[in-house]
Amino acid sequence: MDQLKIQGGLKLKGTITVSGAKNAALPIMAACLAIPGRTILENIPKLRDTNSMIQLLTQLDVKVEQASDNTVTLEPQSNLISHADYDLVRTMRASVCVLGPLLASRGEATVSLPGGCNIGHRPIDLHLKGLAALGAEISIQQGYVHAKARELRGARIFLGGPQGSTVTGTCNVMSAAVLAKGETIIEAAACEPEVVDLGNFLQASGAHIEGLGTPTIKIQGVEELQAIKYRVIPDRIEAATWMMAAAITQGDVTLESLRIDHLSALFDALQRAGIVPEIMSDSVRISGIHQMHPADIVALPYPSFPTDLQAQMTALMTLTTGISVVTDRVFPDRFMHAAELMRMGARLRRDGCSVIIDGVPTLSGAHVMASDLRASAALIIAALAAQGETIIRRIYHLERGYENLTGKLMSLGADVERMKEPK
Ligand SMILES: CC(=O)N[C@H]1[C@@H](OP(=O)(O)OP(=O)(O)OC[C@H]2O[C@@H](n3ccc(=O)[nH]c3=O)[C@H](O)[C@@H]2O)O[C@H](CO)[C@@H](O)[C@@H]1O
Ligand SMILES: C=C(OP(=O)(O)O)C(=O)O
Repeated sequence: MDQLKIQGGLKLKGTITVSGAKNAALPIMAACLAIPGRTILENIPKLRDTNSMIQLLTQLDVKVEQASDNTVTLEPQSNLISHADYDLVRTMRASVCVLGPLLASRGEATVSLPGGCNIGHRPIDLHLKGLAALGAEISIQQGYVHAKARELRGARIFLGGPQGSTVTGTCNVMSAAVLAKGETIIEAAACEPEVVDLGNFLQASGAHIEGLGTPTIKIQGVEELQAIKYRVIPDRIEAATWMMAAAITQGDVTLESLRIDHLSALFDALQRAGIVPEIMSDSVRISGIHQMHPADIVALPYPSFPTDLQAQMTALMTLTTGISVVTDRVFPDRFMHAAELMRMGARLRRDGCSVIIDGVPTLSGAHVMASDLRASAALIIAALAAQGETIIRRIYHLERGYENLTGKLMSLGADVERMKEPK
């Protein structure tokens, strides 16, 4: 296993091109299971998760070609295999997104219950409820979901759960409903840009979908989808992580190729913390930060502040002058980063689904452990600003979601070295 050594205290400076969105790329790649012919996807980030999805689709008899320029071509070879094995599915949450497309195209699916980041309770009851409403017979045996349907029929489906809607659940139900007979209405649908991107992709492939980006999605089923060329949206979470790294180091960083309209809640949060981004049509510059203010932030479903930025925001707030409260209402237990930040001198106290942060003037380098993707990103942000050296272990988590992380850090002038963990 590899670890990162970061010497903190340098101001990040330079320009970064934001990569394609992991959480849009993965369900779009999965949807290709139900699209005959060669689909060409552009802007697919080179990540551990997209690589796992390629392996999973290959196992499901999809021919995959990967070009060096982030283009991936996907072409199902037959409709005979519908078994998604534990060994691959356990490595990431989005592998559950093969369930809907498999069911729609092959009439059956056997998919291991998914893994993903260790960020709290992550059931898939809403996915299964939605697919059952479309006519699938579903059972869970020995850790696998078995789903079968001779024909999927449109239905009215309410996808709201105790914490709001479900992102991958909406993807699964939408990917199946586009090929169901008749009309499907998904209520309490997730509005995240990644769900909209999947919907836009399906629509460009011949699906009939209305209401994307709203809680009510209306779908008229079609007989077949057609292979197309499609470009995945930029990763708003990666973009925001770099903005926070720039701010905490009082650096001067410009981010290019991003969607400003996906980042409103982040800009609002940054402004409340005294960070005023210079916003252009498809780029953002963070510079001239001298003092950050405490702020109270609540992670909620889109368009509110995203849970996937909660850990990074917590890291940022550790160096303000006062008390901040960061709350996560999507994953109320997503606070594995708190104890590690405390090793670096942060003053934090967990209180239910919140963490109370008493800002300190400096953080100090320490040995810390990455526990999940965004918690690891939070540790990087803290390490960049800390005095002295930080060693972050288990960085494979970061490779799930940040393309060329070490290269991008170095290009901004960070003092970072990747090395083997000692035995
Ligand atoms: C691959 C991918 O896109 N991952 C994202 C996706 O995860 P994922 O799709 O797993 O997250 P969900 O939107 O499904 O989960 C939101 C909330 O609903 C609950 N829930 C979910 C499904 C279900 O069947 N029953 C249920 O109760 C969950 O426990 C959680 O509290 O959205 C999350 C919330 O924006 C992000 O943090 C993840 O990065
Ligand atoms: C939690 C995340 O990913 P996953 O849902 O794949 O675990 C994430 O991208 O922050």
